[in-house]
Amino acid sequence: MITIDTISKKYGKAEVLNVEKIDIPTGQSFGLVGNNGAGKTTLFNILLDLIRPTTGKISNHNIVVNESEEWKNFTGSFIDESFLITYLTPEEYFDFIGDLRGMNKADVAKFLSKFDEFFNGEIVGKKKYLRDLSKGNQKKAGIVAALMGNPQVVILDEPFANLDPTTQIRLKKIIKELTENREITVLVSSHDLTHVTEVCERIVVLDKGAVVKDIETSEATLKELESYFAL
Ligand SMILES: Nc1ncnc2c1ncn2[C@@H]1O[C@H](COP(=O)(O)OP(=O)(O)OP(=O)(O)O)[C@@H](O)[C@H]1O
Repeated sequence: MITIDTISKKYGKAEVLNVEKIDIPTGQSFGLVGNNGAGKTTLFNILLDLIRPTTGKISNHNIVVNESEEWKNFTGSFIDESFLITYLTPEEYFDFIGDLRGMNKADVAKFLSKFDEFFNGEIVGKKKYLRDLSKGNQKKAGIVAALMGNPQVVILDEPFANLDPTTQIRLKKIIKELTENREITVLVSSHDLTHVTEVCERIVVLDKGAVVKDIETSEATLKELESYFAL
């Protein structure tokens, strides 16, 4: 369970986030949508203790994220390319993250083999540094690294952005497989309403930092969101 409790974030006088309460049960696939600047990345950054909230606290499996690092052992995330070590090749990076996650090189190789289709021959074995990969291919590497070591919580900020259509479809499959046994909690933000409604059982809409909708996904959700954002 992830508990977001009276979280707010101010920069100077500008309040960019103000969320009263969101409980995300273990195993839920949770989608966060909202226009540019709505506060999605800010919320994920607070959840990952990358920025401190002005008020409130977030707990991840009963661990207050800015009081202990324990949650890092079971949480995988990819927010942006700053998560990559760009002077490494993808193979070196995966070995490094794998090592942090208690995986040896053979474990890492076995794990990566499941992503051959997702990588589409563009990530491993190319003798390129991460910094020389395209934006989309960097994202693929970051997403896969976030899944290493069987995380119980996975947080992905705009994972579909910059990916080609084939890879977006493959990523949806990966996310659905992750969540099908309802043990892994997956949080995804997206501007793509079709993808997010397809992979998430719950959608929260942020507007100017506040929750304006909290929807259990149904067949009507995509239309509801489209009409909301069309206004
Ligand atoms: N370091 C900062 N200083 C001042 N304002 C900031 C800072 N970081 C973020 N903001 C502001 O906080 C607000 C929320 O930004 P955030 O990146 O969380 O939005 P978002 O919903 O992820 O947007 P997008 O869809 O464009 O990625 C924006 O108005 C942004 O300008």
